Amino acid sequence: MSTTTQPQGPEATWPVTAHLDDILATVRPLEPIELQLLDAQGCVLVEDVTVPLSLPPFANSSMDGYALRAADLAGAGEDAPVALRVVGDVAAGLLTPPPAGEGEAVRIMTGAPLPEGADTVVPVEWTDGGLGGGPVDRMTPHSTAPEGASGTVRVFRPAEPGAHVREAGSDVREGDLALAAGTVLGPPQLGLLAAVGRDTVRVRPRPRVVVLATGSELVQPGESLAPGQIHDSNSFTLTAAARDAGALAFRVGAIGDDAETLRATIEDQLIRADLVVTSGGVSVGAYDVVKEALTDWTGLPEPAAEGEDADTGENSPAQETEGPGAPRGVVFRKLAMQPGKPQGFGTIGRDATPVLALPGNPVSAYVSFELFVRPAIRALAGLADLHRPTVRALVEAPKALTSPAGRRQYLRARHADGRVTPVGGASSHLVGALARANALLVVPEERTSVEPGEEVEVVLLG
Ligand SMILES: Nc1nc2c(c(=O)[nH]1)N[C@H]1C(S)=C(S)[C@@H](COP(=O)(O)OP(=O)(O)OC[C@H]3O[C@@H](n4cnc5c(N)ncnc54)[C@H](O)[C@@H]3O)O[C@H]1N2
Ligand code: MOO
Repeated sequence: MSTTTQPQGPEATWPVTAHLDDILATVRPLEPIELQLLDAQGCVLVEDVTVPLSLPPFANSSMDGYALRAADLAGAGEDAPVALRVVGDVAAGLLTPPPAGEGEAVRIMTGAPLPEGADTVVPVEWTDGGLGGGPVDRMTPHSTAPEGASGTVRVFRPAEPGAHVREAGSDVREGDLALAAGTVLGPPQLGLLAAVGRDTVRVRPRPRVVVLATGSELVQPGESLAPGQIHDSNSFTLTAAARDAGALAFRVGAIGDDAETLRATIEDQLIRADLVVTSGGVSVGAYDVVKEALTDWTGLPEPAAEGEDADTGENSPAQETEGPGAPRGVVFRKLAMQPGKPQGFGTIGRDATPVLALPGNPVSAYVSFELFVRPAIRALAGLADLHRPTVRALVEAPKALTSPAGRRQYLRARHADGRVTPVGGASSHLVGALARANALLVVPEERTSVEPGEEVEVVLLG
C-alpha cells in the first residue's frame, strides 16, 4: 500500500521515515464544522474572521475617576487644586451619561462611556474624592455615600487631553482581519472572537481517537491481580497522549486475545472514530490478536481476500481498492527502530478510518505514539506543525551508549541546558524510567554506539 519501495526478506525492516510518510499520505484533515467557541478550543480556524464591530465600541475610561475638560485643569497643582462641580456618576453599562460642561466633572468608573463634553479622565487618586481634604486613595461606594455623585471635587494635578481615555476602535477596527484562517484557537483567540460578538466559529474539529488495548493478561487498575496478570497501563498512556495531541480521546477497556471480539469491538467503535489506535498483539506470537484480527480484514461486509507474503517484510493488505478514501485493510511491518519494531497501519470500514496498531510493550507503545500517532492526529486536525520539536544536545553518561545495528534507537532521557542523559535502560518494559523522562535521545540507524560528550538529536516531549 505504500509508494515506498518495499524492503525484501523476512528480516526486512522499514525505515521509520517511510512508515511515517505512508501514514501521513493516508491521513487527510477533517471536514470543517461550525462550533460553539469553547468547543473550538485548540482547533484550527478555517475562515478569515473580520472584525464586525470596532473595539472598544465607544470611548471609555481606563480609570475610576472624574471625566472633565482638560482645559479646566490648567494651573492645577498640589497647593492650587481646581474645584469642579460634580454633575453625576457614570458607571460601566450606563446608557446615557450626563454631559460634562465647563467647570464640571462627571464621576466615572473604569469602562464607562466618556460623557459628552469631557476630553480627559483624572484618576480618583489625583483628587479629594469630593471630601474636602487631601488626595484620597479610593471612592466611597455609591450605596453608602450617594452624595459622591454630586457636590464639589478638588483636583490636584493637570491632565492632558485624551489621558486615561480608551478611544473607540483603538483595539481593533471594524473591517480589519481579526484572525486569519489557519490560526489555532487558544484562550486569547477565543476571547477576541467573543469580544467581537462571535458565538460560533468554523474550524476543523478535534479528531476523535478510540484507544483499545489488547491482551488477556490485562486487568483494569484498581482491581487486584491474579498470578500472570498485569494492569492495563497502555490504554491510559495512549488516551492521555491522544488528548495531549489535541484529540477527543475515548478509552475502551482492554480486550482479551480473541480476534472475533476485537473485530466486533472495532466495528462498534468506528461510529465515533476518526482514528483507531490499538496496543499489543502485533508481534509474531501465537496469540497476537490484533495481527490476527486485522490481517485480511477491511471492516466491510464482503469476505476479505487471502494474502500473506512473509518475504516483503509486511503482509499484503486485505483489499487494495483504488481511489481516495478506499478501505485497504491493515498491513503489519517491522520497522528499523527500537523500541517499536512491530507496527500495523491501514484503513478500515466504510469511511476508511485510519488504524494504527502499536506494539504492546509500554515504552514501545508510547514511543510509537509520539512518532506516528501524534503527527497523524495533528494532520487530521489540520495543524501545520505535526512533530515534537527536536534539538541537538551533548550526551552525558558514565559510559558509551550501545544501540542495535541498523535500528534507530529512541532512548528515554532527561534533557536540560544543552545536555541529555539517558534514564533507565533501553528495554521497552521500563515504565518507571519513562515516567522520569522528558526527552528521547536518538541514536541513528548507522551507529551502534555513542560516546559521552558526543552531540545527538533529542526529541523533546511535552
Ligand atoms: N520472536 C519474537 N518475539 C518478539 C519480537 C520479535 O521480533 N520476535 N518482537 C518483540 C518486540 S520488539 C515487541 S515491541 C513485542 C511486541 O509485542 P506485541 O505487540 O504483540 O505485544 P504483546 O505481546 O501483546 O505485549 C508485549 C508486552 O507488553 C505488555 N503489555 C501489552 N499490553 C499492555 C498494556 N495495555 N498495558 C501494559 N502492558 C502491556 C504485555 O504484557 C507484554 O509483556 O514483541 C516482542 N516479541
Ligand atoms: O521494539 Mo520492541 O518495540 O519493544 O522493543
